[in-house]
Amino acid sequence: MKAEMIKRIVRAIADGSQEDLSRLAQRVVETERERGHERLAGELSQILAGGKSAKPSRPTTQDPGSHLRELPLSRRSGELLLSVLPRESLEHHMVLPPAVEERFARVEREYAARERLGAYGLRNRKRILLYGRPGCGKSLGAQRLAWNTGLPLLKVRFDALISSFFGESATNLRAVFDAARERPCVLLLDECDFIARSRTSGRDIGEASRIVNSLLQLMEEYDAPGLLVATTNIDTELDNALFRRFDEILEVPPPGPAEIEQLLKMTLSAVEVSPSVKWRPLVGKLAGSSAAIVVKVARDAAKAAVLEGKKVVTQTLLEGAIADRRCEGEDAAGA
Ligand SMILES: Nc1ncnc2c1ncn2[C@@H]1O[C@H](COP(=O)(O)OP(=O)(O)OP(=O)(O)O)[C@@H](O)[C@H]1O
Repeated sequence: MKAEMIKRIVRAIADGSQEDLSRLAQRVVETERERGHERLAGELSQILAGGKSAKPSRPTTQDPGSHLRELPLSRRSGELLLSVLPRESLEHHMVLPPAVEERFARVEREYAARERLGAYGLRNRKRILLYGRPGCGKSLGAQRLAWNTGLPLLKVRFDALISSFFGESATNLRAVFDAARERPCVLLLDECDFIARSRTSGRDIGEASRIVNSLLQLMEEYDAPGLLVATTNIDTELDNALFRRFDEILEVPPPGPAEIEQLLKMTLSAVEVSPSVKWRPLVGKLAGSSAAIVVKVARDAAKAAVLEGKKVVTQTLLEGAIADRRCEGEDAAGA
C-alpha cells in the first residue's frame, strides 16, 4: 500500500471519521482491482459488504453514479448539467513547488479533520479558487483534491446551463448546488473565467450574466459537506468581490527548473531512460514551458523510443521532442 494511502487511513482513524474510513477501504479495493489482484479485491469487497449489512443505515458516497442519477436534468433539453468524471480517468499525481503542494495538502488535511475542526466552531477550507496559466494543472488540481479526499468529482456543465431556456438556468444552477449539499462531492466550476470577465467588463450578456449573478450568490452561500473548486486563467482581472467568496486562492504556477526535471522523470518512469541523459540542458530548453508541454515532450520521446524499436529514451530523442514542440508552437500544442 502506498505511503499516502496509509497516512490517509491513519488520519481518518485519528479523526474518528467512519465515513472517510469506509471510503478509503473502498479505495483499497479499487486499487487492488486496478493492479489485477481480482481475488483479493473480491475478498475485500465481501468483507466490506458484510460490514455494511451490519450497519445498513450509514450513508456512503462511494457510488458517483448515484449522484448523477439523482441530479437535475435541464427539463427541456434533457442535457445533464453535471458530468461525473469517472475515478479511473482521474489523474492525481502533481508536481508542484513545495509551498504550493503544502497549500493543496492543507485543504486535504482540513477536509479529513473537518469534524474535529467543527467541534471548535472552525470550518475547513471548502471554497477553492485555482488560477494560473493554461496547462499548469488547474483541472488536475481539482482531480487531485477529489482523489485525495475520496470525493466524487462533478463538473458543472456551463455550456448546458448557458444554452438552456430563458430563466431556467438560475433554477438549474441552484438545483445543482442543492444536490451537492445533499451528497458530498467536489463540485468543479471549470474555466469560469467568464465570471471574472463579466464582472469587470460591465457588459450585459443576457442569460449568461444571470447565471453569473446566481453563481456568485450560490458561492457565497455554499456550505455543502464537500468542496467547491473553481478554476480560471485570469488573475489580474479578478476582483475583490470574487476573491471574497473563496476560502483558499491558490495560484498553480508554471514549473520551475526543479519541477521540470521532476515532471520529465515522472512521465518517463514507465520506460527505460539512458543513464547518460543530461537533465540540466533539457530543463534549460524547456524553461518557461507549461507543465502540460513538459509532459508532452516526455511522452513524445517515450513514444519515439517505442516506435523506433529502441528500448531506451535517449538525450537525442528528448531533444528531438523539444524541437518538435517548438516547431508546433507551445500554444497550439495545448499548453
Ligand atoms: N503540476 C502538474 N503536475 C503534473 N502534471 C501536470 C501539471 N500540470 C499540468 N500537468 C499535465 O498537463 C495536463 C493538462 O493540465 P490541466 O488540464 O490540469 O491544466 P489547466 O491549468 O487546467 O489548463 P487549462 O487552463 O488549459 O484548462 C494534465 O493532464 C497533466 O498531464
